[in-house]
Amino acid sequence: MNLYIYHAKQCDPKRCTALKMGKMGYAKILTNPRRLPRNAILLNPYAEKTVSFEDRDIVEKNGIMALDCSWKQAEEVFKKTNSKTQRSLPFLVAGNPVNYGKPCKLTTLEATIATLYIADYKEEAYKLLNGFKWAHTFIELNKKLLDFYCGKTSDEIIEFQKELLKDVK
Ligand SMILES: C[S@@+](CC[C@H](N)C(=O)[O-])C[C@H]1O[C@@H](n2cnc3c(N)ncnc32)[C@H](O)[C@@H]1O
Repeated sequence: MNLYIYHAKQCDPKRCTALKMGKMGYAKILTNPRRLPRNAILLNPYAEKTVSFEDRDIVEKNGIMALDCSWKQAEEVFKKTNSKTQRSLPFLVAGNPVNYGKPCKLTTLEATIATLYIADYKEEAYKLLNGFKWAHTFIELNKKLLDFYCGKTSDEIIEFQKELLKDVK
């Protein structure tokens, strides 16, 4: 599976999950914005369409790309992206020590794990847990949701999310 991460160098390198994914050989770290793979699925928290099982073939053929930047600058950074296929992740909560329990604010590692799981590449998703002490917490916290999303279409996931969040203001 091809995993790419554009690294915007806006983070604390000691805590950055992307750099560690690169070091562990899980993902290719890219720093030149002109050389990004345009056909990979770009994980964009602001994209309208969510990741779903329908993305399974694209994930296998073209891979997944995350954009590792600071959350403070993320909205601006994503406005400049022009990848063909951009996807947000459905409602999930972070299991990482920095944003533990916060909805949707996932690390690059968590976002990649979730995408693989939802597209039913569970074995590949579990392999990424190795080397990250806290990462199993992400799957444990979200297991029911991840199992529900896996196999659903993007429209089905959006409908479910609307129901889930309708009483939240
Ligand atoms: C903003 S960076 C923060 C990275 C963090 N410093 C780390 O060490 O992992 C996280 C990236 O993961 C992906 N991501 C995180 N949450 C997401 C979501 N809810 N939907 C889609 N992509 C998401 C995006 O590519 C996002 O830019």
